[in-house]
Amino acid sequence: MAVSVDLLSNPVFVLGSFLVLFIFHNYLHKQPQHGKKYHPTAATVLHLLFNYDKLHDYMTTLSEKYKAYRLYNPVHGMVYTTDPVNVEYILKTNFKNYGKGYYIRSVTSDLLGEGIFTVDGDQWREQRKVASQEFSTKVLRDFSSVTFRTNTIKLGKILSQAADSNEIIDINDLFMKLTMDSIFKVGFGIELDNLGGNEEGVRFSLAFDDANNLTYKRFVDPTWKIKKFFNIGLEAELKRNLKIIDDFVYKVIQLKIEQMQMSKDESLLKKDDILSRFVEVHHNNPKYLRDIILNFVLAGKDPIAISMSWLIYELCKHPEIQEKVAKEILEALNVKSEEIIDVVDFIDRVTDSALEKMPYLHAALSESIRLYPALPMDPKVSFGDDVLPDGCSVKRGDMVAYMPYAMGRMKFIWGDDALEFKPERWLDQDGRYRQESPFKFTAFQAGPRTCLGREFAYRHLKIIASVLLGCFVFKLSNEKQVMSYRVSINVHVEGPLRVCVSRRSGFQNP
Ligand code: HEM
Repeated sequence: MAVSVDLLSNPVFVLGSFLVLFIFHNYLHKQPQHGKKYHPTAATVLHLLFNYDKLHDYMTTLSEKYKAYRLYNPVHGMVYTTDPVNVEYILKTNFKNYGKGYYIRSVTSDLLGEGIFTVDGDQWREQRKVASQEFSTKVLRDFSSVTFRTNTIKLGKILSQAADSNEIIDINDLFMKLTMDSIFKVGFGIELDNLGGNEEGVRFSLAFDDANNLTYKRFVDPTWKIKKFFNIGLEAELKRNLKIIDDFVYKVIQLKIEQMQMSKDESLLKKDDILSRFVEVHHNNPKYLRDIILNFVLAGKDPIAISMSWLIYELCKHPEIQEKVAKEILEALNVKSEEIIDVVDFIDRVTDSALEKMPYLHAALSESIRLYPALPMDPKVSFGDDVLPDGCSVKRGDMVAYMPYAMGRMKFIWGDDALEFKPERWLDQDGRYRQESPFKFTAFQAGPRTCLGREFAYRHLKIIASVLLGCFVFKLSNEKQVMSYRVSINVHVEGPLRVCVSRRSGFQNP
C-alpha cells in the first residue's frame, strides 16, 4: 500500500503513465468506432493540475481552438463546451440525461451532504419545490432586505472611518464578512458578526472557505480518494476544516431546536429565518438540517461577495463608468448635489422602486458577472449514451461541463470586444436593460435547475452597490494592480483587494 501511495505522489511516474495512456487513447479515438464522432482531445486531466493556478484561463485558451473538446482521463470521459447550442441541449432539451451523478456527489458530499447542490431526481425535485416556495415568500423578501440594509449600514460606517483616516482597506475581505453575516442571519436568524470581528464567526468562515477550495481540488486530483483513505495531505486538511464547520453548525441547530421547544407562546416566536421553518418539520434530523444550512451558505454568500468585489475592481479600473453608475444612483434616489446626507438617511431612500430606476447599475453588475461568473465551470454527468447537437457522442458516465468563465470571453458569443468591461452591451437604444439568452450568459445556469436566488442576488447586490457607490468614490491603492482569481468552487478574488475610499460631496459622517 505504502509503495502505491509513494508512486502516486511521484510526478514523473504519474506524468509518464498519463502520457502513455493519452497516446493510446488518441490512437483509439482516431479509429472510426461504429461511425461515431468524438470531440477532439485537447489535453489530459493532468494539464488541469499543472495549470491549476490559472485553470479557467487555460480552459479559455483551449476553448478558443475548439467549441467543445475532451480532456483525457483514464477514469471517465471529460467533455468541455462553450457552445450555446450544446449548453441549451444539456441544461434544457435533454435535461433528464445530465445531472450531478455519483461522481460529482462523491467529490462534494463531505462538505455539502445531500443538499440541493449535490442531488438529482426526486430528491432534487423535492428540495427544489420547498426552496422555490421559500424564495417566493414575502417574509423572506422583507427579512432579507432588512438584513442586507442593516449590514450595509455597518459596512458604510467602516468605510466612513477609513475615508476619514485615509486608511487602505481590503474591500474583498469586508464583502466576504458582510455576506456571511447577512446569509447567516437570513438563513438561521443568528448574528455571526464577522464584520465586528466575532472570533467564532471568523473561525467558521475561514474553515468554510478552505473546505470549499479543498473540495474543488478533488476535481483535478485523481488520487484524492487514496489520500482521504490514508488521511494525508490536502484531505487531512479538509477533514480538520469539516470538523470545525460541523461542530459550529450542529451547535447552531441544537440552539435553534431548543429555542423553539422552550418558547411557550408560539405567536411570539419569530420564524423569519429559513432554519426555523425547516426545524418545525425536520427537528429529528440534524444531518438534513446541516446539509440545508451549508448549501444555503454556499449558494448565497460567495456569489454575492465575489460579484461585488469584481464590480468594485472593474469600476476602479474604469473611473468614468464608476461616475456614470454613481450619477444614476444619486438621480434615482433623488439626492441633490448640495444635500447633506449620512449612510442611514441614504439607505432609507434605497427602496425597491428606486432600485428599478438603476438599469445602468444592473448592466454593470451583469457585465462583471459575465466576466467573473461566481461558478466558472459547471460539470454534469451523462446518465446515458448521447449525441450532442454538434454531432459528437458522449458515453454513459462521461462528464460534460459548460464553462461560464470561458463563455464570457468568447468572441463568437460576445463579439470582438468580449474581453472589455462594457455595461452598455446590456442596454437597448433607450437605455433599458436587455436580458440575454441564458444559454449565452450562463452565470446563473439555465433550464429547470436555473439559479433560484437570481432575483434575490440582484436585489442585494444593488442595495450594497447603490449605498457604497452613492456615498463613496473607490480607487485601487495601487492603480497598476491587476487582480487575479483564486481557483475554488467559486471564482474568488485572489488575495486582498486594497482600495482607498473618499466621501462623495454631501455625504457626511454618520
Ligand atoms: C451573483 C449571484 C449568484 C450566481 C452567479 C449564482 C449562480 C448559480 C449557479 C451557476 C447555479 C447552478 C449550480 C449547480 O449546477 O449546482 C445556482 C444554483 C442555485 N442558486 Fe444561485 N447564484 C447566485 C446567487 C444565489 C443566491 C444569493 C442564492 C440564495 C440565497 C442562490 C440560490 C441558489 C440555489 C438554491 C441553487 C440550486 C438550484 C437547483 O439545483 O435547483 N443563488 N446558482
